[in-house]
Amino acid sequence: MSDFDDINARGLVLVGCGRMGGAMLRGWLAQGLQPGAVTVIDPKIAPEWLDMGLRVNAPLPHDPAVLVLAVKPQMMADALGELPVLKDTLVVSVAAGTMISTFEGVFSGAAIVRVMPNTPAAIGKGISAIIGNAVATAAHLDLAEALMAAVGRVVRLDSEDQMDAVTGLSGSGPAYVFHMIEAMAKAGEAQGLAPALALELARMTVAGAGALAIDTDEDPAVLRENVTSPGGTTAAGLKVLMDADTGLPPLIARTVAAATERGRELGKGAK
Ligand SMILES: NC(=O)C1=CN([C@@H]2O[C@H](COP(=O)(O)OP(=O)(O)OC[C@H]3O[C@@H](n4cnc5c(N)ncnc54)[C@H](O)[C@@H]3O)[C@@H](O)[C@H]2O)C=CC1
Ligand SMILES: O=C(O)[C@@H]1CCC=N1
Repeated sequence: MSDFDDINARGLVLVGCGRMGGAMLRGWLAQGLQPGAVTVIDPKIAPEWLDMGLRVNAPLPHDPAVLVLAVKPQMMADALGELPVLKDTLVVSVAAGTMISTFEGVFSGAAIVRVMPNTPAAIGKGISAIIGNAVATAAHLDLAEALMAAVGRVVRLDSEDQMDAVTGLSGSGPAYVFHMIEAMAKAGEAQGLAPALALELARMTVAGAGALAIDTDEDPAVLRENVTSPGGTTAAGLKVLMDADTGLPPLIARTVAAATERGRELGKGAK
């Protein structure tokens, strides 16, 4: 990626290399980010990152191109307190809830881009939503978009207000889908299948359906109808799953609403 040229020259600082920070870093390294250009700050970094040529818990470069904040919102204040003043560095936060205004209070006058990625970024299949502060120029947003585009798709938001709902949908969403796999496998077991077989069938069904859903322009409703023979097995199953009162729609609505609300609480400083 050509945008990595500036980053490879000036450096990228990643604060927090856990599940999300690590997923993005894995994707960036696979896309041409030089390990030696990356300074990772994480007091509990996993051993797997130590022999990759990264600068781990080393002094920060004096003028890094990008500072990526990927610590828990509850740890953000501590992490921010340990950072020096940085000039001309684009600040990118992936933290749920934490508002742009929090970062503006620390990095006065800095361009700040808030991002909500998800962990499929580790294999280049993430989706990230981005929104910048008033200081962020088109070039800053392009840089943030390029960084996240290296690990998946990117959408731009109109307003920071949308970020909690994005978090509740696509940020947390992979967990919902993984649970769908777990639930389908359990359901297969309940119908007499061996656990390993049920898990393989459930995993590949979700993976295949997901791949089909993005490989075609067809609406998901049409793809669903393509599976559903009148009077057949799918129709019998969907009658349960699509029940307006007890089926998936109200359950998913409550799920996304709860996650969105938690994002709002985190934004107000809840622990
Ligand atoms: N895990 C996910 O699917 C997603 C997470 N996020 C956001 O990413 C952020 C990180 O979440 P996870 O990676 O899941 O958490 P995590 O707990 O896996 O990783 C956080 C990392 O930060 C490190 N850390 C703690 N205090 C630190 C400090 N003062 N300085 C430097 N590093 C410090 C920890 O040692 C840990 O490795 C959160 O703000 C979360 O909201 C956003 C989208 C998706
Ligand atoms: O659970 C969380 O708070 C983070 C944000 C989105 C996914 N994981």
